[in-house]
Amino acid sequence: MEAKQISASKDPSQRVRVRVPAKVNLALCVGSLADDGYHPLGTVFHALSLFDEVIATPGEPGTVVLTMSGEGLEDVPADETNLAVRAARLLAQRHGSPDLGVRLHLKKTIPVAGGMAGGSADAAGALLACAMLWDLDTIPDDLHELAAELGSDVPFPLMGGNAIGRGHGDQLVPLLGRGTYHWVLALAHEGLSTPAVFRRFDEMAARPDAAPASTEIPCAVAEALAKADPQALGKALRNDLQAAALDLRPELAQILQAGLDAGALGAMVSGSGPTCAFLAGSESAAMDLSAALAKLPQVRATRRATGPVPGATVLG
Ligand SMILES: C[C@@](CO)(OP(=O)(O)O)[C@H](O)COP(=O)(O)OP(=O)(O)OC[C@H]1O[C@@H](n2ccc(N)nc2=O)[C@H](O)[C@@H]1O
Ligand SMILES: Nc1ncnc2c1ncn2[C@@H]1O[C@H](COP(=O)(O)OP(=O)(O)O)[C@@H](O)[C@H]1O
Repeated sequence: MEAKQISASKDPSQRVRVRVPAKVNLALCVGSLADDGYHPLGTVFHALSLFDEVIATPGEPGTVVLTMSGEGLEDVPADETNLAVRAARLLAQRHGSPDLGVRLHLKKTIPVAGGMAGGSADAAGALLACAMLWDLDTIPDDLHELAAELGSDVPFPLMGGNAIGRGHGDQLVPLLGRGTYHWVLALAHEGLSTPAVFRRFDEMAARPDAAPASTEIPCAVAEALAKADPQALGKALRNDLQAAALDLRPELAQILQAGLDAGALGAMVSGSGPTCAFLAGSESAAMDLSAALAKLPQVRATRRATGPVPGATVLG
């Protein structure tokens, strides 16, 4: 696309605030490692009411200055490798001009390295916030394309709701569903690296007794969403990365079992982990479940959330 001439405002009172959701994968079906170094996926994304905020204000030309607040920041890079900074740079380069500048503030609530796509949410939020701040001529497809370049999980937080993801998880189709679901998240003391979990998945898939890897999404998840049936959804949850995450972190199995014993309709590791996600039958069941899980020594903290919620949204 031709670069547009932009004279972005330097008025620091001008600011754009974007709220971006976390995700869980209701189904995460993982194929065999492909030549591009990625695993093909068939997944059902579900956006949760656990949000990061991205606040963009005008910056000096050509600069992206990042500040952050929230928990877990010691594990988040504050330099040019931060996904939100990379997103702002990529957007300026492809759809703006090198003169554009921005100050980005991330208010982080989504657990870092927790399998809930917090960094991806920040990148998605930065794309939308900067496109608005710089008044760029971008359409949603442009942002989606840049999002997929930044990471497999970055396009979904732009869309939100429920969606089927194929390819690396970046080829999205919205999935119609009914009902609001109550979730409890059990956060771990330490994050897990996504590439490390995929590597362990490969090692386990190479064992002679391993089931063949497949990206076929079982119908049960879409059927449960169509019927707004939390019981059926709880039974249908599936995560092919779970065995690898449990192999790396055996204590997660105890957390999952404790949640089921405390009445969860379903339990799974979220994405590549280590956050454990539990489906509850109602808001009050979620409160009870959260209280029970919070007592476990393996659990750093719990969060309650509902889903599905909309994707990246400009506030006020
Ligand atoms: C597993 C999932 C499920 O939604 O989420 P998380 O648990 O990380 O949130 C995603 O596929 C994670 O997406 P994301 O965290 O954006 O990963 P990327 O930055 O694209 O990839 C990081 C690395 O993970 C591995 N990777 C990622 C995606 C994929 N389909 N196959 C892979 O093998 C590759 O080694 C890649 O270099
Ligand atoms: N804005 C960001 N927020 C969180 N992590 C980030 C960010 N930018 C880069 N990262 C890196 O991405 C890694 C994965 O973090 P995150 O997206 O929170 O988890 P996950 O990939 O498990 O869903 C972190 O360990 C961190 O090094």
